[in-house]
Amino acid sequence: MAENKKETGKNDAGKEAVLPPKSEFSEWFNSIIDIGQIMDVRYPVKGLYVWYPFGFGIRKRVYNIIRDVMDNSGHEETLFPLLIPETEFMKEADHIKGFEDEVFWVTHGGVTPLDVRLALRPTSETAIYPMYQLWIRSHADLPLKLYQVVNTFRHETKHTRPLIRLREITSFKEAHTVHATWDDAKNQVDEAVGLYTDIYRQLSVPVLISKRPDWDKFPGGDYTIALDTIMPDGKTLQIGTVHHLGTNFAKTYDITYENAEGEQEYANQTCYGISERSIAALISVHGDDKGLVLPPAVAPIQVVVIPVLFKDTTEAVMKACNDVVESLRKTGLRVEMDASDMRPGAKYYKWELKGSCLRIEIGPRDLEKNSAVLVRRDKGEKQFVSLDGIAETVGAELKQMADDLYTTAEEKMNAMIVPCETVEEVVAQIGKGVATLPWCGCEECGMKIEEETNGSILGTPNLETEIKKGKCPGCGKEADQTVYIAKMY
Ligand SMILES: Nc1ncnc2c1ncn2[C@@H]1O[C@H](COS(=O)(=O)NC(=O)[C@@H](N)CS)[C@@H](O)[C@H]1O
Ligand SMILES: [Zn+2]
Repeated sequence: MAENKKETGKNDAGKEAVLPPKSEFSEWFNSIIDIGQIMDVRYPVKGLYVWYPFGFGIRKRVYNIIRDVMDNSGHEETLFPLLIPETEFMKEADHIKGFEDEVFWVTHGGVTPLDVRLALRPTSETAIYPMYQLWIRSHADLPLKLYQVVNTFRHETKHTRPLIRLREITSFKEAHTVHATWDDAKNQVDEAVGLYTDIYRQLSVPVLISKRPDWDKFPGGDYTIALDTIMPDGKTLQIGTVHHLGTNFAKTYDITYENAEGEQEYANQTCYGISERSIAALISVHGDDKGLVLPPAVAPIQVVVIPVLFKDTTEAVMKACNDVVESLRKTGLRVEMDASDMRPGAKYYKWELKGSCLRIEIGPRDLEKNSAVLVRRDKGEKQFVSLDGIAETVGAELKQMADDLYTTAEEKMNAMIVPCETVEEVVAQIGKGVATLPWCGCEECGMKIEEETNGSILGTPNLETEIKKGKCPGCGKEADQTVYIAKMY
């Protein structure tokens, strides 16, 4: 059924809700999704939501960045069918176990029952790999690096939320690559982690990279590297995953190639995915009490020009404002002018809520000095700039804003990662951020630590960070690994 009122951002009286403070993050997020015109949560199927055009404008630019990074790193975009026959879906045992509770099935064509049930893809390994089996013959066909941006369907039983946990994942970018050797696939995993880090740097979103523990890797995979970010409420959000599949799927789907010596070998594969959680992350990490704060690269409105009008100077001010709008648009910027008769304060509130990056105010006094007032959405302070060369000034300001958004978010994230030595210290830390803890690396201790801290092990740092010397809290042995623990979405 339609989400309850709280999720629609409307209060009980159904009146336009005012945005809660960001410190009440869960309510803030639900409200910004609605009054920030991102998604409409009232669609009458649980876990399915509708993109408002404004939110879709953000999605479009985020996925332009994702496609640009993928296309410029040897991948080709393609498109596979949505429906997967049960016969193919059920082939890879671990994969099935991991997804059997989440798959939506199509059982009828009209009133006619289908002789083979069709799965709505939860992810596309079982749609793609039977075709890879037909396409790949020789080592000369490798590496094969394809991706698609599609909707996928997972009957999530945990709490569904727009952008964070959907039953129809509307913006699922999945890459599926094929290589000759295990090491070639490992190199691809490392490259993919770098690509995802680049994508998130362009969204000014800092990421924590870790190798998921074996019990939390991708069903049917060898190992998983995950990118998480820390949300304002201290919980982590998994915003990208890269899986080394080894030859597991190649053996199941008989994907073999003739090597240079003329022998048949099983291929090694990887797959890696990003979803609209990328948008949940950028909205959550950068937003504030006044609403959206959007990185200029993805903001539907980068600059709003506001004329300060008095009767006798309206014409001159309007002309100056139009000239500024023109000169900015000529450089490709997305600019709006707000000459409405709303009070200035109401205008500021409206455009700040929508996350427009810069506000330019021009009034008669500014005109006398051939200047304008420029206010950056993330900083909020007034700058007086010359009208001469204003397009260059604005361009430089937006670039600086993207860098500052990243630096600020990275500092905030790093401050939320606290080294701990005991379970008690971890319990005090998680829920406010991420704890690191010495760990012997064995699953039994890992499960025990999760249980005693009521947290989740994100995994071990992917980079060779220094190992926190100390004893594993599970068994007391000298630890040779460090583990990240947090509450996860
Ligand atoms: N229900 C969901 N709603 C929104 N995003 C999701 C959901 N489930 C997973 N994701 C996102 O999709 C990413 C990839 O999903 S996954 O299961 O980890 N990996 C795969 O499906 C692999 N086939 C790589 S494409 C996850 O890292 C997570 O960020
Ligand atoms: Zn141990």
